[in-house]
Amino acid sequence: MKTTHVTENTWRLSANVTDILFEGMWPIPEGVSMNSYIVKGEKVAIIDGVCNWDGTPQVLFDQFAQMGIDYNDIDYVVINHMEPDHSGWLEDFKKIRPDFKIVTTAKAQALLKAFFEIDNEVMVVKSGDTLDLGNGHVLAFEEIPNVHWPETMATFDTKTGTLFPCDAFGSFGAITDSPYDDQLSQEEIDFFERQASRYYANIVGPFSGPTQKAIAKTEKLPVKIIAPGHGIVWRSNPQKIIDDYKRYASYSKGPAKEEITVIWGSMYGNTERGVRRIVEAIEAEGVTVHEHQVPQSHYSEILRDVWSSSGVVLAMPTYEYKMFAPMAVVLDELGRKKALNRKAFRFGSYGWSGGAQKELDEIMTRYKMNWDFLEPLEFLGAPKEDDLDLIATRGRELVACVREWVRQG
Ligand SMILES: Cc1cc2nc3c(=O)[nH]c(=O)nc-3n(C[C@H](O)[C@H](O)[C@H](O)COP(=O)(O)O)c2cc1C
Repeated sequence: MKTTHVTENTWRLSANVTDILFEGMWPIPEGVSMNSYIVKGEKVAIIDGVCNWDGTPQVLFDQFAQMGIDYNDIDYVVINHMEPDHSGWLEDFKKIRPDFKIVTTAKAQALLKAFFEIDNEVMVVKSGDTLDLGNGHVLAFEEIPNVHWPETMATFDTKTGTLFPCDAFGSFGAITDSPYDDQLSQEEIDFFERQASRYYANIVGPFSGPTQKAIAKTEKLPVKIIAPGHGIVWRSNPQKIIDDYKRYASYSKGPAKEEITVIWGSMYGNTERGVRRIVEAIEAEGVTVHEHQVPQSHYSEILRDVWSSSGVVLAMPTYEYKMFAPMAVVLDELGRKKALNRKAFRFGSYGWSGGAQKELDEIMTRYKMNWDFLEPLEFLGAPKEDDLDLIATRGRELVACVREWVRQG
């Protein structure tokens, strides 16, 4: 990739990865970028970096060379976040520049030793501290704990108004050599919005409270540019990604959008017949449905859609005295990721004892999910016409609940 100019004395360097599961579990068919930034005053700082997989640090080092930067020209390595997708390159960097000086939080200092055996000189910073690079570039630091690890901070260049928030305001999606919102078409911006919404639900969602605090801190700063650790740089309209993140964070408590996600699994088609009726009924009310069959849909996509939907339909039969197992896997993930406070309805078929509903209640309790369910419907064997009519009726009731909730805000 090419090094690109962000703003006065500031450059973006990046590496894309495409053929991995992010965090070892999230598919990224459209890839993800890891962004690093160089700010040059009289002194030179590099802010954030890349992972250490598959020779990726070399991609970064090649970009130093493009800029005519020698390793020894770097005065400060600013580490906003210690997760190895941003800090992994330090292992390689240490081999070529052993004495580099680090600027980071006290918590990150401990992690540096634990992850990479790095105990270089560290300038430990906390909220309100600054570092003067010269030529007016004063970096101000703000701790934003738990966005997304406890040690995380954001860096702000007071001269250019550029915020380097690392994981906050990030997105999935590989980037090109034109990674700025002012260079992208509306279609490309929409692409990154979809990527950001899945990134948020998969990675940041459980930390929505800390994210809201970080957004509040951001809004006190005269931010002109947002330069995150993943995804595009927001140079012409940083407010767009701030507003998107505000919405995503608010979805944690709900309401989210006036949309309904239908998650279903069925072995022999009995439950599925109800799915067809409820999807039809909801769509007839003019509400967007996101339909996911389990285990075919990955929980990454299900999580994205549940995160942005105010309503959820769960349809699954009983299987060995519990619920259809792939549904339990998905619900467990939704609980772990704190997809809380939804309007919901569940139905499904059973053969003799039932048991799916009991396990659903257990999962809801375990994760304190606080989903507000309409009366569930269980039917023996194949659904009768009355069952299907009732399922459609519940679909319309769910639409009414969702609409009322969204209207009240
Ligand atoms: C492997 C297996 C295990 C099942 N275990 C139970 C059970 O423990 N209790 C029960 O009431 N029904 C059980 N059933 C019956 C199903 O719930 C029933 O066949 C239902 O109609 C399946 O719905 P579907 O057609 O949507 O897959 C089981 C079915 C299968 C195939």
